[in-house]
Amino acid sequence: MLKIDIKILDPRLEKQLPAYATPGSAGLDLRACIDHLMTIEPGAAHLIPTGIAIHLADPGLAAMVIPRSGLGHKHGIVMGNLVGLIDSDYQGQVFVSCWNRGHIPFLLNPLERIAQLVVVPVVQVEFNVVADFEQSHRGANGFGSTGKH
Ligand SMILES: O=c1ccn([C@H]2C[C@H](O)[C@@H](COP(=O)(O)OP(=O)(O)OP(=O)(O)O)O2)c(=O)[nH]1
Repeated sequence: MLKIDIKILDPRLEKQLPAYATPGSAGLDLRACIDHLMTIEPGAAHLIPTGIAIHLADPGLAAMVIPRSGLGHKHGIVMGNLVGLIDSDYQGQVFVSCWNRGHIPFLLNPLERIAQLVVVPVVQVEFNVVADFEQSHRGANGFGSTGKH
């Protein structure tokens, strides 16, 4: 198993530490490290601190901040940037852009789980500039070119 350095910046999270090591869970739950109940109005996005910092260190890794399915589906709380990308050299606090894409205000409680973080491999590539590609079956067809069925 890969070991990733993590800093707990908000002491209130010390109690939650076991949640960062749940076997079989793909995502690390990210909590809203806010001091007071806050309202996210429909259409609004707020940058929420999570109280943690990670340092992936390896350029072959990245982390993605993605919605929790229940919050996203039932309450319309997703990421304002759709997916947050954490670079391998980033060492600052992880923030979550919480966007209420729903129609009613959402009440966010301190330490509530608002998103999840997954570590993913990133293939390091070098782009080779060419005038023409070797022909492929699809060519430049896309955006529904194969029809619906
Ligand atoms: O949801 C997110 C997205 C990004 N970040 C942090 C980690 C990431 O490494 C850094 C920069 O993100 P990105 O490169 O996507 O931001 P940018 O808008 O292109 O800014 P920059 O000029 O800082 O790269 O911000 C977060 O904490 N949460």
